Amino acid sequence: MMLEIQDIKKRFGKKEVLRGVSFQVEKGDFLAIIGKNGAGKTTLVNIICKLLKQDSGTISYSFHEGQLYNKIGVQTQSGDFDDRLKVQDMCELWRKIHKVEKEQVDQLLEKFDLSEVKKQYIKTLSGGQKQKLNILLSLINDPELLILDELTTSLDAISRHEMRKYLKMLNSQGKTIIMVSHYMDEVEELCNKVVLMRDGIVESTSTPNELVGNSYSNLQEYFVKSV
Ligand SMILES: Nc1ncnc2c1ncn2[C@@H]1O[C@H](COP(=O)(O)OP(=O)(O)OP(=O)(O)O)[C@@H](O)[C@H]1O
Repeated sequence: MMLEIQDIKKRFGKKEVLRGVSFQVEKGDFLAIIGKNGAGKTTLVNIICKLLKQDSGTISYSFHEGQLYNKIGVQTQSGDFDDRLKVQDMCELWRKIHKVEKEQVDQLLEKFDLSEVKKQYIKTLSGGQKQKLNILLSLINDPELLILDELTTSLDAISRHEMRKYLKMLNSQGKTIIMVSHYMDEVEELCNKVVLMRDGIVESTSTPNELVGNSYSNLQEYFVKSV
């Protein structure tokens, strides 16, 4: 097992945003976390990657917690970058932190069509380019577990298609992926497990096929009609 999440609770002021969330992630899973705006998805993934601390509950990782930043790659929704940095500065910083070869970073820059903008300040990139930089950085340490929060949201149709292919490939090579997504076609295409969140609890953990069942023609229809 890669992760075991047990009874996670989190409140912001009076609002209990996570009210006892539990599920497991197996090695090799491509798991989607879905749910309406405000259901608690981002709060949960931020807790999983320790950007945020839960009030109670536990998360057990398959590796020692001291190795967290070597084993996990994180692309978060905020993706705040220092405005004074250029793309290449950021890559260099990350490369040094994780002690990887320059060639590896150059390959990733090529892969994500960012080679041509590497001398630009990050603040001058488009939203989609920033997203690509985000995932590039999350992959630099070749993590076992990749956590993606609405990765494809700002991407154009071609980039989104490419990104899906790429994520599929990463998963087929053995990476475990947890992805928050609002694109149900993407979830249906990529994921073997879906955690459906509603008002801070896990309503169900199942496969996309199980959710669609006999009553709906696809996951999008299921989501619109029953979530
Ligand atoms: N730092 C914070 N302080 C106060 N409230 C917060 C904070 N972060 C999140 N919340 C609240 O917690 C709830 C859940 O937010 P969260 O971002 O986890 O939802 P989400 O499911 O990821 O939503 P979306 O699909 O819109 O990204 C929301 O009501 C939000 O306003």
